[in-house]
Amino acid sequence: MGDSTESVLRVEGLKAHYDSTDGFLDRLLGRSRTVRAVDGVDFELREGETLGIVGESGCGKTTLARSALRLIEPTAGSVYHRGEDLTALSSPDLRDHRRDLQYVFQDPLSSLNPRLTAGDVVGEPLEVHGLATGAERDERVRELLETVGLKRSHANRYPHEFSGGQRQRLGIARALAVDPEVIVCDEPVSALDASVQAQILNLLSELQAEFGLSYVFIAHDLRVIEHVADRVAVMYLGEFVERGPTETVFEPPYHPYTEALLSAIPEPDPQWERDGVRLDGTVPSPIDPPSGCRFHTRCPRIVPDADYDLSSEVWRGVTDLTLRARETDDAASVTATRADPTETPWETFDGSVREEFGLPGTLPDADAEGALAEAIATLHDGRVEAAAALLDSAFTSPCERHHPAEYELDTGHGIACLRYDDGFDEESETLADGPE
Ligand SMILES: Nc1ncnc2c1ncn2[C@@H]1O[C@H](COP(=O)(O)OP(=O)(O)OP(=O)(O)O)[C@@H](O)[C@H]1O
Repeated sequence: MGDSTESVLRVEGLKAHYDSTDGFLDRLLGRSRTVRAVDGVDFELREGETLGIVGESGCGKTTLARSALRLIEPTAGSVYHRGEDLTALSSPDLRDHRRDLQYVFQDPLSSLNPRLTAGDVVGEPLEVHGLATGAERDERVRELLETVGLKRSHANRYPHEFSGGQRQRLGIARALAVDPEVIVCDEPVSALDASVQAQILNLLSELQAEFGLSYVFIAHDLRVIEHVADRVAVMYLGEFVERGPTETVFEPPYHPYTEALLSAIPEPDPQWERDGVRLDGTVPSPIDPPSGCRFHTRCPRIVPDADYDLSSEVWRGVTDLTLRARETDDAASVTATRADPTETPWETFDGSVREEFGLPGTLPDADAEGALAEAIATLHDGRVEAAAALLDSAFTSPCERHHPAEYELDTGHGIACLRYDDGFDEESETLADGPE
């Protein structure tokens, strides 16, 4: 894939929020709910390269891609193409840029009229952009079908007559029709079988070499991204947590989220086990994202408070207990047994809390043990709110207090995690030259 470094698309401070205020009651009560799907993202796409964007479902990949092409309106930020800020252009001026910036969907035909033939699907953009009509259009469509590995005669077929892989080829032909510079491929192979996936990825790679295309390639599957991307950005809850050349981001992984994503991949070679960490739970809601580092509610390598001598693992358990106590007003639902603590002998309850959150019978730090024991005793009394307040005041991680700025580990390899920020002083909890 390409090695030129000129940028074809540059995104700065992009935000895309949705208003999900839910109906009459929310409006009556003046409650507004903002989904912060993309919350301040920068990237640059270089000529001829593939930039992979990876992250779990719901982290904002599609919203990022669509807002970067202004298929949905960004809330803030700029997107530069050929030096012009797309977010500032009126619709007619945007049209010209749209031709250069195409989008391939997971199922590109699902949004199209099923009564259109393949020829119409591929030919439509030629007409919309005034590039060809009549016999010239038909000939160009047939050429395009051949280019993507279909037959010229397929022009007369309807989308439902094609297999999943063939439909994706059609979607690619439609995007190619207008001779674009950039194609955003949004999960283009995630609905396909492994062997068909490989064929489509090979096709995209051949087309990239032949036409000098640049790709933004979105996937939740790291194996696909590892295979296709020159550079990768790892996205979590509306933000990039790590980015850089694919080989430096994945081998070895640095950010705990990248590490956890990699660990989740089943290893085909049983001789070689990834010595990884587990990623529990799902992405929290972007309506009210966690404070500080957004990953702190799940991070296996959360930074313990420097006042205590505790490992990350123990801190993870204490934080999970804190989060559970915060989100409920029923002491019985703090443990999975759902036994009423006030009806349970103290030792049994204490044991089940520690077991559930992976905590030892006695924490190795006496002060921490004192605070934890007091909180468990308060829970045992059924006073969950008071217990949550005790846990909150005793066990707040610096990761919860500080939003990590992107720190450049190496040339072009940035990571947003306090662990890697040289400027972060754990003792005083200050950042030398970044925002708190
Ligand atoms: N139109 C909308 N209105 C309100 N919220 C939305 C809308 N579209 C997406 N969201 C929310 O925005 C967040 C990001 O969604 P998005 O589809 O961009 O993520 P994604 O990483 O592409 O996920 P997936 O792979 O599942 O498509 C999610 O919490 C989603 O529920």
